[in-house]
Amino acid sequence: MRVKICGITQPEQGKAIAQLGATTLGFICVSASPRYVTCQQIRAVVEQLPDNIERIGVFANATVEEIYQVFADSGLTGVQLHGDESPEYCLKLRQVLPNTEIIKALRVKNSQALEQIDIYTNCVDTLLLDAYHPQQLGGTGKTLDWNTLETFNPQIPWLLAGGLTPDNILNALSQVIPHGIDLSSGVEIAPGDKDLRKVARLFEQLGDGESLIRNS
Ligand SMILES: O=C(O)c1ccccc1N[C@@H]1O[C@H](COP(=O)(O)O)[C@@H](O)[C@H]1O
Repeated sequence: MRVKICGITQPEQGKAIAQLGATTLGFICVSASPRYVTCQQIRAVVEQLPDNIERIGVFANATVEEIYQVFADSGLTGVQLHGDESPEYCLKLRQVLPNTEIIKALRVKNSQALEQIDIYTNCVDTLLLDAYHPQQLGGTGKTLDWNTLETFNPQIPWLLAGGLTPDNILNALSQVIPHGIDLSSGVEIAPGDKDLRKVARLFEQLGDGESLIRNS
């Protein structure tokens, strides 16, 4: 199973989290976030990582040009769009950044929001479901109602996000079958400061729950 740990700000923490078993690290490129990192900070983390670790930049309502500039300067391998980006915008970004994974995050307010998801399946590589929050775009620690996702089965791979922690991950994965998971505040001491003990416990839990994780 793909395991993305998001909101990395420190090189030693990025390296340690990759060693603990993360397949993917995420970097918040949204300036209003307390987890925001510059291209220089992303590069400092990336330099510590083995090549097989995926490196995703998280953006929200940025211009294609802004994303291109960060991408060129930082060693990212993919982009996560966490704002209100349209399918047309995603297609334009795909033209500008070919051979780059594009993940569209959808902040799910209710079950009707899931119906909107089909319009993205031809425009991006991966979907990510996060919880809706009226004031914040992400990193909120709020969980989705996993019950409503039991039959969620889009045509492209998808990641479950939103308030996941080492304590609730097996419960979530007993109800939902994503291709991967994404955690941020659930493995932190404070925004942007990851708790390596919590990350280690997450991987212990995932190891213990292997038989539960049907899609690994
Ligand atoms: O983490 C942030 O500060 C952030 C800011 C703007 C957009 C997205 C952000 N984080 C993303 O939120 C989800 C869920 O986070 P959590 O586990 O509930 O804390 C995750 O995909 C982050 O990439």
